[in-house]
Amino acid sequence: MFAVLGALGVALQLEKLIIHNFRNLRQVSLGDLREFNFIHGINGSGKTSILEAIHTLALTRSFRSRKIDGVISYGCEDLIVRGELSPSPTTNTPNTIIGVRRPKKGAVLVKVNGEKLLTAGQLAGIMPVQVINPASFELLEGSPSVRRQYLDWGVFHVKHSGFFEYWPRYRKALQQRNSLLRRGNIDASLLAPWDRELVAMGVLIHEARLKHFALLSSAFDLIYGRLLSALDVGQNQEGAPPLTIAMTAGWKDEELSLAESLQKNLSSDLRSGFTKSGPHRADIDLRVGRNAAGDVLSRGQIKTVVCALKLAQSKVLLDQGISTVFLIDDLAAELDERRCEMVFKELVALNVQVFASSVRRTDLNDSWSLGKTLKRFHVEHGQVSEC
Ligand SMILES: Nc1ncnc2c1ncn2[C@@H]1O[C@H](COP(=O)(O)OP(=O)(O)OP(=O)(O)O)[C@@H](O)[C@H]1O
Repeated sequence: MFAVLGALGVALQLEKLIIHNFRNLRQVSLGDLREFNFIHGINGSGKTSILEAIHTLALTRSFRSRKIDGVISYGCEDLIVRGELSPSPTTNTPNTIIGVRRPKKGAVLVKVNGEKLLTAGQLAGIMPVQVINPASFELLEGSPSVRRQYLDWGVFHVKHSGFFEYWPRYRKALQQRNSLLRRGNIDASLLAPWDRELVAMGVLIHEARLKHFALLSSAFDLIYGRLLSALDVGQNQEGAPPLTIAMTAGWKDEELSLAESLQKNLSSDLRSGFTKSGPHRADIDLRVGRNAAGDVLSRGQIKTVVCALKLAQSKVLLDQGISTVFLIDDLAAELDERRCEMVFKELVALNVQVFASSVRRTDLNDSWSLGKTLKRFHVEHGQVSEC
């Protein structure tokens, strides 16, 4: 039941957060959290760690580090994050209590309403989180895998897309096919069953992505258009070609089916020892005219595109009744005040819960919460106080 709460369209909001031994946050308890939660403090005080702890509550891991050793407070053996999620007041659903314990050695322990989850993956649907931080530039500048991950985040959270089941089967078929390819001189009949599975699952994955991408790109166009139109003419750079967004399948799908592509590329796959076509090679192509957007846009402009992409995902989910929690780390470091204000205007419209950090209190303006409930926190040497 609990694993699909988010997907049932219940607007969840994190109400309480308790953190133990998370970087410099030895023992922190935050209650009565609001729709907008602004956190400020000097460098190294522990702001990002709070956002990382919320991410860990949602997905059992930090967005900054995959290795848990460095995240657990120095000299401690484990970290614990507990959170209480309340549904929107219009529903009668009781609160959901999540607990995540990550020891230095051994397996992660996740409990939802006191019940132990068998796999950490079961947690993923409960509290969808989007992160906007300095590493978000990777969405435009990084490898295709970053954009595939971004796209699949949305596909995964959309109800009944079946995506959850297709991927493990696809991955297994791909691994088997690649290990046969690496053997070199093999009988093509050995590949046939794996090709069949790869095609069957690959087509389903591609279709689910296409469906989601159609919604995502329309939401992106609207949000990005609004962000741009709010900026002055000079910043809009009249005469510059418009930004375009397109999804590529991972093979030449306008010319060939996936089965035909695998067939056609067999000798080249055999030479390289891996499968070069399929949804595992899909990408999102963002261009300004003929140029890759990351090559021509400024840092601030890239960050604006990134914000629009993340906001668009939440808009698509919101239309399906699924709410998102936004973790925003130091937006003001890259965006000017007007752009920050416009991003927050979009967040208000999306009905999401926001945790945003900044070095100076004045970097996050009270007026940006626009009628949403707001609470402010100050962090100093890992101690958090309301202010
Ligand atoms: N495993 C750990 N145990 C204890 N302290 C740690 C650990 N890992 C990092 N720290 C420290 O925790 C502090 C909090 O880091 P955090 O990234 O949250 O700061 P921040 O307030 O976001 O800073 P900035 O404004 O520079 O981004 C830092 O002083 C860091 O050195």
